[in-house]
Amino acid sequence: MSDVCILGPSLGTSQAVWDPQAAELGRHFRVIRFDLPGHGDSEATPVSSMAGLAGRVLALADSLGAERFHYAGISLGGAIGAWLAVHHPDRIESLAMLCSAARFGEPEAWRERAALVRAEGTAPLVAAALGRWFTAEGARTPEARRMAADLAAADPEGYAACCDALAGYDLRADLPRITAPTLIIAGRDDPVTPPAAARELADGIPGAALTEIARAAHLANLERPGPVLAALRGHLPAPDGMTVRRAVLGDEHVDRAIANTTAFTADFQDFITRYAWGEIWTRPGLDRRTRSCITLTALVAGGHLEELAMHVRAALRNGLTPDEIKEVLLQTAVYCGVPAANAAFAVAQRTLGRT
Ligand SMILES: O=C(O)CC1=CCC(=O)O1
Repeated sequence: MSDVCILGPSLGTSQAVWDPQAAELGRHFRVIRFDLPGHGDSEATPVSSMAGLAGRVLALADSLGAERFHYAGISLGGAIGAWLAVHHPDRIESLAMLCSAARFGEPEAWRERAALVRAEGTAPLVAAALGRWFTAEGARTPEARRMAADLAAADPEGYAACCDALAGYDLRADLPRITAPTLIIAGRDDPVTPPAAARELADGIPGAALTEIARAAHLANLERPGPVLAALRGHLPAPDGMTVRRAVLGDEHVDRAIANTTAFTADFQDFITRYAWGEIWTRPGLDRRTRSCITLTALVAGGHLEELAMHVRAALRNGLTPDEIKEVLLQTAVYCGVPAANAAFAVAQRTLGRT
């Protein structure tokens, strides 16, 4: 089973804040997102301490059977992760804190915000929040409109309780206790948790890495999805070749290949696992469906019919339908020649007939 990676949102947003990264991370991890109490789809039961918010994450991990998990969180979501890394180091495999801090300004400001929201709801916060969350350019995007809608829809008591949790949060003295491999990401134009707050985290957490994202405010992962995803990918463990080989070719095939390995072929088996599967099939730049289309075409071009049968099965596993495989082979008839495609159709037909 894949490693679990839990993604925590920021105050006033919902789990949709992770939309730009979740699917890509989901290719290698079992990605689980959650909503803060009273936000998004979550029940409105208010939780007013960081320990309480962190307890919900642990309960979620328990429900998934995840003894240990990777955790990445934005702002308040990041603070929940840091709190867990301090108080439950045995549960946190790795930690990423995006646009977050060891302390979020003066507690009094959070108590005032909580009181305002309890009296008038979250609507009065929306305009100012967009100015903190996005650069002027970013505030005009559909993502900004989506986040504004999430904030306006948040339950006032749930939101206010999160403000109380922020008022009581100060992890500065505890940062050296964090042992999980940690990545800190800062938006260079973030007025809420500016790069200085990120440096305080990175200086305090042993071995932490720090990445600053240019042209991004507080919701840096929405404004600059690519650089944030790249930073997260560099931080999270890459899947090893054997894991990908098994995912694409299936356990039965790989177990047979391993069982048939001899002293003569062992180095070659090791080479393809590390090189083809560990170096190329794991690359993020193309999805596995596309890689299957390319591989089928290359095998037809080279006349590698035995390998083609294996990759027809792999293509199905990677999500291609028989009709799509047919389309790939039709296209090879144009570029590789009709006789090559003819032989490939015969192999594919036999293979598909057996699956
Ligand atoms: O509310 C804001 O604008 C920024 C913020 C602080 C903590 C959090 O999660 O978001």
